[in-house]
Amino acid sequence: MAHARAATHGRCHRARPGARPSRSRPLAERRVVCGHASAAAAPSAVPQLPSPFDSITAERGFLPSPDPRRALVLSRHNDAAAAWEAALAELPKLAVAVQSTSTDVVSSSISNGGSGVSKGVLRRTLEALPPFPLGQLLLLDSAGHSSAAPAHGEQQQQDDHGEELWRAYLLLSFLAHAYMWCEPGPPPAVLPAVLAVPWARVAAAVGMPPILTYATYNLYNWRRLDPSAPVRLGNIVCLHNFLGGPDEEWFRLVHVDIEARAGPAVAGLARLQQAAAQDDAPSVLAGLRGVSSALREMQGTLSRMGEKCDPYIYYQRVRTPMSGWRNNPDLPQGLIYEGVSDQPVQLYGETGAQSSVLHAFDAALGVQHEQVWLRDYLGTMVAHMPPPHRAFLAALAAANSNTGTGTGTAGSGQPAGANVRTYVLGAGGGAGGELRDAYNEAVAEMEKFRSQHKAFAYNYIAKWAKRETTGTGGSDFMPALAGYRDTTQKHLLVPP
Ligand code: HEM
Repeated sequence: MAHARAATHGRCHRARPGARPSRSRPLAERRVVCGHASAAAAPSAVPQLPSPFDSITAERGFLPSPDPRRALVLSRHNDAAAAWEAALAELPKLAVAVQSTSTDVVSSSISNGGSGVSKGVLRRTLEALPPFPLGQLLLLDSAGHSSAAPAHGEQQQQDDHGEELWRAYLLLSFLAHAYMWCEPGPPPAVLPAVLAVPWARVAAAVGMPPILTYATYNLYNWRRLDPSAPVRLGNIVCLHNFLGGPDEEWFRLVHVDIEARAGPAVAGLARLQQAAAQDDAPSVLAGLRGVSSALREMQGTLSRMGEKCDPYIYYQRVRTPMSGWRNNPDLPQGLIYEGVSDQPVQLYGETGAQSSVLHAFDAALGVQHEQVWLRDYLGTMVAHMPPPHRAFLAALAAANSNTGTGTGTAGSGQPAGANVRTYVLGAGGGAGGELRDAYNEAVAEMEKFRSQHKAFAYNYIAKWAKRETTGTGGSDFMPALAGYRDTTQKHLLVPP
């Protein structure tokens, strides 16, 4: 029975001085205390490193804390790191330059055998970058093994290191995807070692796949104009763009705002499950109403997508750099990461399906997608989420199998949670009707969000596609999105 500590009032923290691990304590023993997630519930491959995603709070939901790092600290005194940061800052300019003149394009000699793959100023600039300063970033020991942690294990330094690694992961993800998708023509079948090797190493260090993810595209890619004001549209801008312009910027910021608005409900999910275990009907009601209210706000923000993100611009320009190399007809075999593996690797591209919010609501409301391909796709998306978010979802799912009351994960001291849907179904008379109404309202709001979202997917993608197309996340998206919506709707409880 996996369960852990819960945040009852919004903010929750990774254990800090007083509760923090001692200097000598191995990293593998560290516990993530966010929402009610325990790192112990995370997939076994997840490294136990400090991460800016360790805290899941009412103010921010799954957004990082502190605000995303804007540049590698290493770049202040390391010329190679500074060159990589400069290339990232220059991306939109390079991407425009490459398309401005056909004489800039050399249609040969790229690593996949020169099959019409262009090599303009963008690809040439990235290939000419100095070796990425992996050694300094990962702190290789004398045997060449990465400790992926500072030599002295003070908490602050470890936190800094987690942020530095995530910044490096974002930087490499943007540059690699620009290399792949921001020149005209077909993409190369091989990603050169100068990008592939550091990307694979840094991704492994943060427990993520070497591909652009929702976490780097959205969650770790914003700053506040007024640092004292909340994370909201009007007060946030992106740190980085591929091509730039309001459409790309706004598309991403809408996601960030939605994540923040989901925060109060997300941070209350552990408490909701505990209340079900304790037969605490008023708290179950409050938790369910919190989910409805967050979903209404999320719909409000989603409805603003068209204000600055035009469907045609999105289809033509914004979506391409998010693409991956799994179920993508442009790269049917996948991609070879030169210097990492001789075999092509297949990975899905960036997509909102990698946001943990709807996964968490599904888990807490007991919404199960019975169709295997739909369930499998969302399951695959979990591996593209930051490790603490995976742990959070695993803890929610584990609580669904609990029966009765008890305590959570050994040593957590927190009460166990239980399946909210089962509780509402069994509540019978008394609070039963009110609970059922509140549950149904939450399910109905989720169905509305999925319905509204499906309409966006049609208007922004399907409507323009001349041939059958997949989402940037590689799914056969129109039937998939209809399936998620319909399954949600089927979970409405019928009055006795
Ligand atoms: C113009 C706006 C949007 C478009 C065109 C769009 C497109 C898509 C597509 C095509 C998929 C299927 C997976 C794939 O990529 O292959 C998908 C899935 C998904 N997207 Fe979006 N999306 C948009 C905005 C958003 C926003 C703002 C969110 C909020 C977080 C979001 C959350 C999701 C979720 C949760 C899924 C998984 C399906 C589900 O659970 O219902 N999307 N999206």
